[in-house]
Amino acid sequence: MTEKTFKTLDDFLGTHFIYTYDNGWEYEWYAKNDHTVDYRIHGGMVAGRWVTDQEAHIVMLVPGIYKVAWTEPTGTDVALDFVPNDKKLNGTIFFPKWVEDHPEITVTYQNDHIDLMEASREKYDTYPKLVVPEFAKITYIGDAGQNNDDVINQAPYAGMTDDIRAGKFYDANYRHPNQK
Ligand SMILES: C=Cc1ccc(O)cc1
Repeated sequence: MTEKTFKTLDDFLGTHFIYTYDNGWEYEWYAKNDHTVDYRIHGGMVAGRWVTDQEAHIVMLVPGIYKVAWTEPTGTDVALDFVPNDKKLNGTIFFPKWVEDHPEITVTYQNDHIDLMEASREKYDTYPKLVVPEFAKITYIGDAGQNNDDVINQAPYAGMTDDIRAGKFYDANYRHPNQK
């Protein structure tokens, strides 16, 4: 776990986080570059889902406080406010009704199933949306560097976040053999 202090946007880009929302949902998220994010979901309604190269809007609001927002092929919208120096964030997820009704469709490596996500968002209901606004506690901060495809490169497994926190997952160069 890096103990760096976040001041600039550059301090945030390339950073890898694990956090647990107050509702118990555990997420892993990586600021890949100034317009791209990767993530893995370890606990909660869609545990097991993972995504790479999602386009996102990433800005610094004031020194050390960052806002990230994106819309997904599923129709899910996400807004995250990171306060990494206080090891916390606030996230709001806006799920279309179909994801609440059929979460299992989204529990996969989404990049291989974009067509299914887009077909499902047309086939099933959008409304009423499920809004999930939660604070989260950051349990891990790693300096992965930007555009590191090894950070999120395999499906989540039980115990993965413990392995990462214990320093057992990545090598000294923040690399991990692809096990997809
Ligand atoms: C739906 C994706 C998503 C990714 C990270 C996060 O903190 C919340 C939602």
